[in-house]
Amino acid sequence: MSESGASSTPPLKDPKLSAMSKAFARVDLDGHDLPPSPAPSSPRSGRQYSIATQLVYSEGNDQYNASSVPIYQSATFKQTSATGGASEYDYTRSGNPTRTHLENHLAKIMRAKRALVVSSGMGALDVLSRQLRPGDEVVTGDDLYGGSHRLLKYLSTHGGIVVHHVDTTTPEKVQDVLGAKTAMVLLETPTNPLIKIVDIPTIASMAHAANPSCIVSVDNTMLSPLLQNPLELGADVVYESGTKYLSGHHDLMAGVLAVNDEALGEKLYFTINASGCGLAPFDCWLLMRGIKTLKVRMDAQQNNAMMIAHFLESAGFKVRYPGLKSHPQYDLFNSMARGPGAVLSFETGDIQLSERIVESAKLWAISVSFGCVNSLISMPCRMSHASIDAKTRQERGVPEDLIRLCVGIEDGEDLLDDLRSALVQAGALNVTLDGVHAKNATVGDQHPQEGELLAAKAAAINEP
Ligand SMILES: Cc1ncc(COP(=O)(O)O)c(C=O)c1O
Ligand SMILES: N[C@@H](CCSC[C@H](N)C(=O)O)C(=O)O
Repeated sequence: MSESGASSTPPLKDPKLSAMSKAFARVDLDGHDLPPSPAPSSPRSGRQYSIATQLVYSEGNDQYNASSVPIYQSATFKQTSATGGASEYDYTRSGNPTRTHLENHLAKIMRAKRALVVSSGMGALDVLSRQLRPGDEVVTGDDLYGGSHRLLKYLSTHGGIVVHHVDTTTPEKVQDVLGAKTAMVLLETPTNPLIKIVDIPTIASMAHAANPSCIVSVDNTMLSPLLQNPLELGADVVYESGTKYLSGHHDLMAGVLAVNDEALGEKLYFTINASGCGLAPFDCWLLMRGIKTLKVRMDAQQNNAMMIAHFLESAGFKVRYPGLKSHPQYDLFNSMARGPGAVLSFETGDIQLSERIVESAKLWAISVSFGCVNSLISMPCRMSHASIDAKTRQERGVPEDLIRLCVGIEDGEDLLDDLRSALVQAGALNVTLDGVHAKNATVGDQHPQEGELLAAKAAAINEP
């Protein structure tokens, strides 16, 4: 895995500068054209900061030089004259200094010209979908977060929008439904909950060829800007649930939208001001605080997730995780992302067995959502994706027994022991002298040495 963000220089227009930028990847030759930010992405000497630094480095124009952005908990701002004067703010629905600070910080780390923050991830998709008109067509995936599916379904039944759900992991299937009426392509990658990978650059260029004004949007919630920057892969809009990795502690709801097209940014802002869904000052402050630890959290979560994924696979479960070489789109994933994240899913072959596993775990909280510092376990068909009806889930191949794990920052061995105990207690593992094996093994032992090692540890731990 390369150092997060180290090579993500903004696109340069001049070919000479472009060649230079390849030679000096970390030098910000064009002075970067990102928006005015509470912290520039590069110091005056020109070397571009890596994302780890950008996440925490913030400057404000606070009169007392407060290190943490103040919370402007005020609905209104006094004007300097009856006509409004030159005041930047008048009313928090329209704008608030704490929100502006956060939005500028996010624009920088999302490699965008403008970022906007709203009250939830679904709020972000709602703002985006209000750019559509009756008769417009939307092309999206057949493995999609349940809430996104629900909103799109509502738009198709109440808003006259035609929604095509296709397998976006196969660009030819996307091509089949693209046309002049395609106003929006809405991609999620990795998909939730089947962890499938979508080729953003290929689909973005196909969509723009079919309709140059088509808005290609990517839900980047699973990876966060630390691991993937869809705007640099051809997307027009990237949106995320800030409730997840960006904030990291499940203590707030937030949604983020980011764009490079200023006109589109204005349209999104208009909708946010008109509908009143901008993020409240306290939540902006809390999200700003969470963002600063994104890298340390994600590094720890990924390390733990790799260990858990290897353990489950070596025990014989069918595991879906892009950090595993067995993932069918491992190379495609690594061509777009800088790390596999910390959400994985696996099958047990039996719904009741899955229920017993979920209920037997102790460290793993039974909870929807992901991206939090503590580890979560869930059954998507019963929980996060219950808003997709059972028939549709079946048509889309979402296994009812699927278990999703959202790996936290706890001690990896503790997490592994707790999961192993839950699997044994639920009757999902056979413990033999030569190790632990899934009762309904769905794959062969792909990492025998590691599997044996873990099995030996498991046997030792489970000895009375
Ligand atoms: C991939 C994905 N996108 C969007 C959302 C919506 O975010 P929020 O819950 O913040 O509204 C969620 C989860 O809720 C999600 O998993
Ligand atoms: N009851 C909620 C379920 C939220 S799921 C949250 C998250 N996206 C996940 O995938 O776990 C609803 O109806 O939206």
